[in-house]
Parts: sequence; structure tokens; C-alpha cells
Amino acid sequence: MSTRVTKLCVLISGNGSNLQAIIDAVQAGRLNAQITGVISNRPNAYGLERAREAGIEAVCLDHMEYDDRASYDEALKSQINAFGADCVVLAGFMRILTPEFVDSFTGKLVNIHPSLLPKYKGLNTHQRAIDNGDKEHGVSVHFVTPELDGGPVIIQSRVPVFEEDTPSDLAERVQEQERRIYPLVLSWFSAGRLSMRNNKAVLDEQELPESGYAND
Ligand SMILES: Nc1nc2c(c(=O)[nH]1)N[C@@H](CN(C=O)c1ccc(C(=O)N[C@@H](CCC(=O)O)C(=O)O)cc1)CN2
Ligand SMILES: NCC(=O)N[C@@H]1O[C@H](COP(=O)([O-])[O-])[C@@H](O)[C@H]1O
Repeated sequence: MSTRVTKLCVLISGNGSNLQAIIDAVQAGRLNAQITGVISNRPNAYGLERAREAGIEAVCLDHMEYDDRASYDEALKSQINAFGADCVVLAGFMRILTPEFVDSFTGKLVNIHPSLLPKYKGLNTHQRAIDNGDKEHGVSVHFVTPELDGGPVIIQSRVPVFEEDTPSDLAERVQEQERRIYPLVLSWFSAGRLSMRNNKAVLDEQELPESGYAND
């Protein structure tokens, strides 16, 4: 019996280190999936180069070329469907998606967010953690819902915050964890172990707690 390979379409906006971790996991046989395509909303995203070097089709849908969010999301949905996707993977994708777009991919849309949700939804999370004098920070992988960074958490990983940390020091520490946990979550999805039901993340038929699967 042939085992169908899970199709991933990855959305980026920048450097693409999470994309690279996913590419590396596929190539190393740690993630049984095919990356069908990479889409960036920014033309200068280095992640587009990473995809092409890996032989993966990569396109830029520049959001500046669209009149409004709805028309952009329509084009984005068409491109994703052209590539094919069992899972749409936001990997540093910096556009807020319309409810209509999100609802058309319910349960098939995941995001990696650089904070311990529900703390610090939105942008500039590392600076905010430092400004607040937090002693720990981290990263969350969650299903995407219309509520910005409010979807059910799948996994979180914590890192310490040191007195002398700059936002980039903290980002580097967080991104080490990102590169570790995102391929892990996608391997769960590809194995059919992970789903979203009743707005909850479910792993191996067990509802995950609000902070997801503990993985410090
Ligand atoms: N409907 C949803 N859309 C998106 C979600 C989500 O959970 N629900 N997650 C974000 C990812 N994200 C943080 O993890 C995030 C991305 C972008 C923004 C934002 O404010 N974007 C601005 C533009 C900012 C820029 O270009 O630098 C905007 O879209 O106007 C906040 C959080 C992805 N989308
Ligand atoms: N709100 C979304 C957000 O800030 N996402 C963050 O952008 C970075 C992208 O890095 P990458 O392009 O090297 O993967 C990652 O740290 C990711 O958590």
C-alpha cells in the first residue's frame, strides 16, 4: 500500500531559517513530507533563495501590488492551491490573514510565533519581553485562526532571558528552539497524529493543554 506524502506549502517574509530547518528535516528523512512550494509577500526575502537552492518552486506575491487584504488573500489562496497543500506552514510570514482565508484552510494552517502565547501576541515580542523584565521567554507553534495569534497552541519551548540581552540575542536563542520544534510539529501532522478539533489542538487523540505539548 503506497503511503501518500503530506504536502506542505510554506509562507515566508524574510530570512527563512525556519524554512531551512523544514527543508533540512525533509532531506534528512526526519520529516516525511514534500514542500510543494514557497510563497513570500516580500520580493527580497532570502528564504526564496533558500527554496530555489533546494530545488523547490518559490514565488513572490508582493502584497504591495494588491489594493486590499481580501484581494491579496484571494491570490495567495489560488497560488497555494496551485502548489497543493495538506498543510500551509507560516514560517515568519508577516501578513495578517483575513477570516475568509483562514476559514478556507481551517485545521490546515499553522504558525510559529516568537513568544509564550498568550503573552505578546503581534510584533516586537523580544523587545517587549526585555522591556517587561521577563526572566523567561520562548516560542509557540499554534493552529492559525482568525484571531491574531489566538489559535490553539500545539507546543511551546522556553528560553531564559539574561540581563544583558539585546532583542537580537534573545531572538537568536528563541530561533534555536524554533528550528528544533517546527519540524517536530510538522512530523506529527504528516503522521496523522495532530489535528485541530473544536478549536483545540489534538495530539494522538488527546486534547493538548492551553500551553500545548511541553517541550522545554
Ligand atoms: N488571521 C491570522 N493571521 C495571521 C496569524 C494569525 O494567528 N491569525 N498569525 C500571523 C503571524 N504573526 C505572528 O506570529 C504576525 C504577523 C504579522 C503581524 C502584523 O502586524 N502584520 C502587519 C504588517 C507587519 C509588517 O509587514 O512588518 C499587517 O499585516 O498589516 C502580526 C503578527 C500571520 N497572520
Ligand atoms: N509574528 C510572526 C513572527 O514574528 N515570526 C518570527 O519571525 C521569524 C522568522 O524568521 P525566519 O524567516 O528566519 O524563519 C521567526 O523568529 C518567527 O518566530
